[in-house]
Amino acid sequence: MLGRLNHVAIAVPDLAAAVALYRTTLGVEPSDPQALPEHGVTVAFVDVGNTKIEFLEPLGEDSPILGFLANYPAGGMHHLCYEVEDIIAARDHLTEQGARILGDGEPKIGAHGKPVLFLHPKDFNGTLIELEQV
Ligand SMILES: CC[C@@H](C(=O)O)C(=O)SCCNC(=O)CCNC(=O)[C@H](O)C(C)(C)COP(=O)(O)OP(=O)(O)OC[C@H]1O[C@@H](n2cnc3c(N)ncnc32)[C@H](O)[C@@H]1OP(=O)(O)O
Ligand SMILES: [Co+2]
Repeated sequence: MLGRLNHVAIAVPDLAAAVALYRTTLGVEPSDPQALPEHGVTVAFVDVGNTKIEFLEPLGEDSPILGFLANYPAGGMHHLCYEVEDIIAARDHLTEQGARILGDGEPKIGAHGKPVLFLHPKDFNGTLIELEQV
């Protein structure tokens, strides 16, 4: 069911500082920041060849990453995103297996303009998983 690792997300308190750090110390060119109010985050991506790094900064008072950053104020690894061919088939299979789909269970359009869903970290070894239909 799982395809490629699409991205590894890092939640940060200051997106501009995180992007500048990667640019100057690691010599990569992050994408321009993109505000996604529906997801409560502003994002920027770095393409590292075999996958991408997604930086997440909270956007708004209901941002889903505020709790995580309260636990890890300097930032930290937030989620893995796996590609799937059919997100509804994947969701229904995972639900049958007892995994919890976060939110209302319906895909939202993610940062790449494709449908995404999130799986509860407590059902996957303490790791938040995003699925993206490709
Ligand atoms: C840009 C769009 C999209 C893309 O296209 O790439 C994105 O990536 S958007 C990214 C941001 N959106 C989301 O993360 C949506 C899904 N997340 C959520 O719904 C919530 O963040 C959450 C996972 C339900 C956590 O909510 P929160 O309020 O912070 O905490 P809880 O108290 O409900 O947490 C329960 C439990 O889980 C632990 N936790 C929380 N976040 C993580 C995490 N990222 N990785 C691992 N574990 C996590 C939290 O510590 C709690 O544990 P206990 O204290 O042991 O109960
Ligand atoms: Co993501």
